[in-house]
Amino acid sequence: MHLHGTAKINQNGHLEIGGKDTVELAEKYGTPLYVYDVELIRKRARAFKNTFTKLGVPAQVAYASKAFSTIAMLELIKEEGLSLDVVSGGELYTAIKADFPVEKIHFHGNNKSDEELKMALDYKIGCIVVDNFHELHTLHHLCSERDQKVNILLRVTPGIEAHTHDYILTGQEDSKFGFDLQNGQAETALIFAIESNYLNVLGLHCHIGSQIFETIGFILAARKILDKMSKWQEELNFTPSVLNLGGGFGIRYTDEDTPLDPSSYVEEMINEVKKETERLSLPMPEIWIEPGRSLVGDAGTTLYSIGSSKDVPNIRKYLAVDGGMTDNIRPALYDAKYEALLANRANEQPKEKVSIAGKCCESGDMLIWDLPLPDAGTNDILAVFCTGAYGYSMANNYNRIPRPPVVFVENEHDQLVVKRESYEDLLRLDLPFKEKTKI
Ligand SMILES: Cc1ncc(COP(=O)(O)O)c(C=O)c1O
Ligand SMILES: N[C@@H](CCCC[NH3+])C(=O)O
Repeated sequence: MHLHGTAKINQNGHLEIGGKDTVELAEKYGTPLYVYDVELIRKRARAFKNTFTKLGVPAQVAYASKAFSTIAMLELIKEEGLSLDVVSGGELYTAIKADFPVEKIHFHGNNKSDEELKMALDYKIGCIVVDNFHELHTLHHLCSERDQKVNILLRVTPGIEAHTHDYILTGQEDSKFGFDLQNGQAETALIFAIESNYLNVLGLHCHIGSQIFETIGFILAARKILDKMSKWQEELNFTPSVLNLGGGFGIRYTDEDTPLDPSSYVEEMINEVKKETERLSLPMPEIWIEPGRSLVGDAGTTLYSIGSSKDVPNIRKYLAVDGGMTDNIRPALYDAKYEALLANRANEQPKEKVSIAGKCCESGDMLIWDLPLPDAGTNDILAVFCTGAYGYSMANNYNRIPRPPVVFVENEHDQLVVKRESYEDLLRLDLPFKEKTKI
């Protein structure tokens, strides 16, 4: 079993994270429960930042908060000196409430509403990553009404097919995101922005997908963009100061995954950009990246209690937990794979293979198929690893199941940072049906 970060098995045979016994955490806070290893998040954040510092390249590492956005998490990211990528008014609002330095906030999204753009302008955030012509023209118009200038990046689709799940591919030509680099859209957008008195183009952005293990996709994307930059330097006399190569750095969920460490991704990207800029006689741009999963993914563990079980003789044994696709939709959505163990019997050898079912009214609500476990049963605590990214942030209330709380652990301390949703919370926005509809 691969244990991440500070996770270890203690002398009681229990899983421990951040110096805290997870069986005690499950007793204290109940299950399901998301537990985050703060030390590991810090380690990942520093690995990204330090690599840029070591290479002497001006950079911004912006945490992609869609991976996991709560006030405490953004406070931690602020403490580590990172920038922040938000992708909706809600994520921006969370950042503001976390007192995140506005100049370090970058706003993404392929369909930002006028209200969201106005909110970004009101808060004077660091930059808006413009995705399409509608947004470009709207932003110009809104800025001219207010006589306000705004920093932008243009998001381009470089025409790269990264090797990952189809639903999380974003850099290919046939994508809903960004201005196409090859067919002239990006250039048209750039000319409009350069001519606008209100849009200050800092540079270009691309994001080729998520859970990527190879650097070749990033390298090809950088090459294609730098090639265009060189053309634009010559023809438009425009030299961008920023090249944002997005996020997408993969992590290890199971043995099938073969990620690089953060510094290797960064080093290879930088080497390529340095080489290409020299070849094309371009100034070295500031490099921005937007890791989400690789900062928090393996720092999160979900604790569940096992409840019922069902034997289908000669076929399969199901064990059901008190959560499922409501707190982790990734297996249902992407066929994502996870590793897990019994937190309360972590030193016992596996005896059988069981399949872990969620509690939702869906046959597809299965968390793990054929998981090797000791003879597990009711009241055992199952710890599912690597749920830190796109777990809580994609959680939902299907079947009116309340979302679990989040606890941060570090140096033998535990701290509740998101409370468990209550039944009252579920009904908070409901209104009674008072009158019959008049026809
Ligand atoms: C524009 C953008 N930046 C950054 C990310 C973060 O990706 P990841 O969590 O894979 O690092 C995403 C999500 O894929 C994204 O869409
Ligand atoms: N939500 C996805 C990643 C999508 C990233 C957003 N562009 C996942 O869980 O893997």
